[in-house]
Amino acid sequence: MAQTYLIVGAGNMGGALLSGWLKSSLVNARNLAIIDPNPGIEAVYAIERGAKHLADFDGIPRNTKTILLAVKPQMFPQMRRQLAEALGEDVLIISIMAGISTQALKDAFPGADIVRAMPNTPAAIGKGVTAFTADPALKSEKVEAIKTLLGATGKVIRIETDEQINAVTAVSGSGPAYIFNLCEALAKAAQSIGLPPDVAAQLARETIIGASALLEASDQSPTELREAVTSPGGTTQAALDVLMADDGQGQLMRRAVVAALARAREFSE
Ligand SMILES: NC(=O)c1ccc[n+]([C@@H]2O[C@H](COP(=O)([O-])OP(=O)(O)OC[C@H]3O[C@@H](n4cnc5c(N)ncnc54)[C@H](O)[C@@H]3O)[C@@H](O)[C@H]2O)c1
Ligand code: PRO
Repeated sequence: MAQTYLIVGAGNMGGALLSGWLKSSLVNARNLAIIDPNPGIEAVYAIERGAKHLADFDGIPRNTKTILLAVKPQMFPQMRRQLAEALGEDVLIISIMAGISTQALKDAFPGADIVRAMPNTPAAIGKGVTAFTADPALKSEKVEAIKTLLGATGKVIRIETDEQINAVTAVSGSGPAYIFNLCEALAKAAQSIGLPPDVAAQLARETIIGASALLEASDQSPTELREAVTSPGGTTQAALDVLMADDGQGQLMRRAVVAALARAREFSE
């Protein structure tokens, strides 16, 4: 009998992962159970195609072997005990909750295989990057199965330590928001030098899309691509002198990731 996959919290990220699993046929909707009082659109689609929508942990099928924890980290303390009691033996817990440490997961689910993973929202279109950490003693077949599940939404990177997952969260987990904010900032700056709002928004958006596509398609490094835009003594150089100054974008980005890392650590306390 095929195992049941359980998703606890099927909002933006849980939904993106479940959509990747269904699209890549790794999981059949009929082998999926979802616990979420207000499921997102991807989960609703799965439920319409046969996934079980459970009202509570008591309904968890006995053959549930893989559990994706994708609720907000603040919810975890209030549900961990009840969930642990409802699960069988030999389960795999994949948590994508920001800041909830591997140790906290081990304490909550003794005996389970624990994977802590950090995806990002481009997962929704198969362009995500997910870093994960797992017990070094985990058998290679299990690790491969985990990589396949996480790889349904994009690239996968295994990292060594739990603390590095907090750093990953600050870089690629939250990172899409930094890029969207860059798009907002460029559009605002464009308006401030006289462009109409709709033109400003379009130019900023297409510039980010085009530059990202070029980065993906090209063999060149970001540094080489930047240099290709920059004529010595030209307009780009004038702008980069501001952005690359000691108190420029590098410094700002460092402060941003340090703040995100600190917040992730607070969830672990
Ligand atoms: N959004 C991101 O970019 C991102 C990236 C990586 C990791 N994460 C992590 O993913 C998790 C979910 O984030 P999200 O952005 O998808 O949030 P979300 O709000 O979109 O999804 C959370 C879901 O949990 C559901 N929920 C609330 N109470 C519940 C309960 N008692 N039982 C089951 N489900 C319940 C909500 O209805 C909602 O659908 C968080 O822990 C976050 O740290 C998010
Ligand atoms: N979104 C989650 C947060 O903001 C975790 C990474 C991206 O906390």
